[in-house]
Amino acid sequence: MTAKQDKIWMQRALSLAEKGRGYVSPNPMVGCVIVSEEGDVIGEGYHERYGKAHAEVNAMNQVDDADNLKNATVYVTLEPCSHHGKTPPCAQMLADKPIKRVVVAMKDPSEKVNGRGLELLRNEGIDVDTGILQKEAKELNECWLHYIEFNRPFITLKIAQTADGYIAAPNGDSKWISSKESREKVHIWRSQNDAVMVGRNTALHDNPSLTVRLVEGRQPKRVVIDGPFELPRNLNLFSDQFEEKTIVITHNRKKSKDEADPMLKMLQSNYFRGEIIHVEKVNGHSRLKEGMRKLADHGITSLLVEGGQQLSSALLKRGLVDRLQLFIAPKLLGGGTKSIVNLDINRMEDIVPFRDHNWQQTGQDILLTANL
Ligand SMILES: NC(=O)C1=CN([C@@H]2O[C@H](COP(=O)(O)OP(=O)(O)OC[C@H]3O[C@@H](n4cnc5c(N)ncnc54)[C@H](OP(=O)(O)O)[C@@H]3O)[C@@H](O)[C@H]2O)C=CC1
Ligand SMILES: Nc1c(N[C@@H]2O[C@H](COP(=O)(O)O)[C@@H](O)[C@H]2O)[nH]c(=O)[nH]c1=O
Ligand SMILES: [Zn+2]
Repeated sequence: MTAKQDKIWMQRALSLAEKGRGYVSPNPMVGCVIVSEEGDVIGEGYHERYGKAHAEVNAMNQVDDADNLKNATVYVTLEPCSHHGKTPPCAQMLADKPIKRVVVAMKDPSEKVNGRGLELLRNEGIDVDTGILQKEAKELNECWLHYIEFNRPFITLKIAQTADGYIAAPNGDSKWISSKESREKVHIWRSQNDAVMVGRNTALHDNPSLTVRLVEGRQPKRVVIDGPFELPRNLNLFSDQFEEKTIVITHNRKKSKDEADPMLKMLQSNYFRGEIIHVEKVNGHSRLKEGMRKLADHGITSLLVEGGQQLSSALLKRGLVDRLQLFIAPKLLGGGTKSIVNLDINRMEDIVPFRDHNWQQTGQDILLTANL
């Protein structure tokens, strides 16, 4: 197989892996293509759902003539696993077949694998090549890699502001600042992230649904930070069909304890069917870093934050934003709620730089995408 052919098959495996986006967390997306000695695809597959078969198994199950596996090459976007998790180890499964070579895009950095899958294959006499389309493979699983390394979700902050930097009018209304096309983009992001988050004032004022409606896609979890745990239960987040997908982050220890007790909970006539995460209170507000760590413990690897001003600013100030998606609409308000405040910057030396950024147009708006 030439280097060019290796890239072609690995690209195909990456495209397959992408199909699992939104459905495999907290696992990574993985794709696999098996090519016979003659150069024909004899099996392909991807990790489709969390807890279900890994990509290698799905690809192997497609091979209808086992003879074709002799001297075959297996392309897989992530190092095959070497541990007994929800499924048996894929590295061993591959090693037990008469294949010749395994081509891997990137090593699995998680503690339980971390090179052991590659080692197992090599010890079993299989040729192993790594690093083919590694950059692309890392980009594909950017959020998961971040979650593994930092034990918190990859956080994208989305803001829709006017040309003069406002996210709401003086009366608090903000529907709509950005155009339909921009809002559709946000719904795509919702479906791709494990969870969407808003602050308590936004929940109170906008009564958001945070659902995926403008496009087809799967519904993420919804997180609201409600320090005092006093938001009314008739808000959409607590009363619509996705109530069970709502997570409240609160510093109210007593209420979170009562709610977490299944007996006490059932006794209430209209108990909350979602989840509650308790964090410490700092300067009157929920401790954000702790909240993010606990979201990771709940298997949330990617989080889309949809404001408002205080939550966005507090996250930025604490270095808890990985990517900014800023829509700027060709409109003016001249007053109201500014998108970002109080970063405690007084001098140009302390300005927050972007690692990289690009601009594009969506509908009438421009969208600034920046990595922090
Ligand atoms: N155009 C747009 O893109 C959007 C506009 N909006 C608009 O924004 C307005 C609401 O925004 P805003 O009033 O700023 O409220 P937020 O919705 O941002 O609510 C404040 C949240 O910030 C949390 N927080 C955590 N740490 C801090 C801290 N150190 N300081 C302050 N707050 C902290 C609070 O937690 P705790 O509960 O623990 O105190 C609370 O949950 C509405 O008018 C809404 O329409 C909202 C979203 C998007
Ligand atoms: N105003 C505003 C946004 N506002 C965000 O969307 C939430 C409403 O979500 P939903 O109830 O699902 O439609 C709202 O509470 C706030 O977080 N988003 C945007 O893309 N553009 C906009 O102009
Ligand atoms: Zn596996």
